[in-house]
Amino acid sequence: MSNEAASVWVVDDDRSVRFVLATALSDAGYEVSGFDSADAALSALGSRPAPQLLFTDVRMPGDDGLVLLEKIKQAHPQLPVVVMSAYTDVASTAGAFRGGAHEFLSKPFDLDEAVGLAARVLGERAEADAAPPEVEPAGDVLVGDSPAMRQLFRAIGRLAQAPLTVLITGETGTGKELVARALHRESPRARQPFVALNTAAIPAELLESELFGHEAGAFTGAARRHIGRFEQAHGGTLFLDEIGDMPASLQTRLLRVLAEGEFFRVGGRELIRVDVRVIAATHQDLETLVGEGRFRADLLHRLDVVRLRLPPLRERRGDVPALAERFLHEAAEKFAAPAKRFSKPATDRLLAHHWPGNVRELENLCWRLAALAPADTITGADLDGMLQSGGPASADWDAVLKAWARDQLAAGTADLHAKARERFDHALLEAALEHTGGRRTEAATRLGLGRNTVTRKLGTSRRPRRT
Ligand SMILES: Nc1ncnc2c1ncn2[C@@H]1O[C@H](COP(=O)(O)OP(=O)(O)OP(=O)(O)O)[C@@H](O)[C@H]1O
Repeated sequence: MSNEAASVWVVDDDRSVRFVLATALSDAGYEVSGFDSADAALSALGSRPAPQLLFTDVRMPGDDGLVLLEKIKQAHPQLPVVVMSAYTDVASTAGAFRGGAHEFLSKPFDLDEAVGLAARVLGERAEADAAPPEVEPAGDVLVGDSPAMRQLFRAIGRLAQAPLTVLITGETGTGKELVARALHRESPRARQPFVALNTAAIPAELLESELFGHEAGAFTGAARRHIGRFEQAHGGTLFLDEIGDMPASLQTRLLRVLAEGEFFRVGGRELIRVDVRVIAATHQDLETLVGEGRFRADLLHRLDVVRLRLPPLRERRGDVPALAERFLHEAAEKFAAPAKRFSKPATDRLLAHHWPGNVRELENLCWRLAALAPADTITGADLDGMLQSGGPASADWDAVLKAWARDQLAAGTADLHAKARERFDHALLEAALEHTGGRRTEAATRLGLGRNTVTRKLGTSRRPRRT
């Protein structure tokens, strides 16, 4: 098609993948050759000019794609290699990047995405002289197969290589700390310390010395020298959680330390130099805090070199079953018992839930169920009263109600409407009484009910939780 069609090789033992990818790429104007094994591609490399781009699968009989990548990088360090795999966990992605992959394409992929990627890589060729990255092996596993999480894993794999400051945003419990740990574990700093500090959890007056340390006698109660988190993290990574809660005076100090890489301990005269990669996290909207004058704009810019957004769990509900299964397995291991499983109706309820507490809420729920659910299969009824609601979450209560109704219908429950009403009244009353500190008259007023009605309902709503 074009005068000087770039040559692209596709290595995959799966004929159909090879065929569709090769067809899409040649339709896009590239000259494509397909190979069914690493060996076949390597021997072709010995006898033909190298291509401008190579796609390879990971799992193949004989040498796998990562071995192929390694061999190619020795002989043709400049040849960009796109690694394709259905294994999109952090370890595999980072493994590919560590081996020098130019890009990671998770399978199944969209053909347009693959062709777009080829165009981008070939377009970038001239500038693509970046040094091959090196990192340490992975540890913690981040579960997730949703598009948002796959994208995040790729970003982690890529970002881990560079000592850039990263700002991780996301609601509470979405896994921000886990991501920070993954960035550290996949980085060349992996053997150095990972030090975490939750800014919100430490009283403001202690925070400075917690961060930067203090000398003996620096203030009342400072009997001995204390080495701060910055120094503890020397050579490694410092994770500053809830950065939005940092007091103004410390923001100024932190900004200076980030700019200069050196500081004094509180009450100290010795200038301390540190090499620390800072990863900050927040569940707050820092731009809003800046607008309100509660967060320094210049500090935000310094922290926000790269931003990773962790989507709330309700935006990646497809990840719920795998996460739940993982947590039930962990709990089972801990309790030395067989892992429990969710019934279909229970899974449906989990899928319908709004997850205001995100992954942490799911994790806690699974541990409670592992301990409390009576049988190996967790039923929809086992979840009664266990799924917390709150905030905008309550908008989803009708989905939960529907799932409950389906369960009950499937279980052959009679008089469903009455039972649902009873639970409905009960929930409203409980919330109102909680809200008013147990004052019935006020609770009744708030609900728009008469006091007698409330008393009556209280009588009927004291019932066992299971219907
Ligand atoms: N993708 C995931 N795979 C497996 N476990 C996860 C995942 N995301 C979160 N978790 C688990 O959920 C819990 C909460 O995660 P984490 O502490 O990282 O959240 P966070 O966003 O830092 O929360 P906070 O803002 O409240 O500090 C942890 O126990 C973590 O191990």
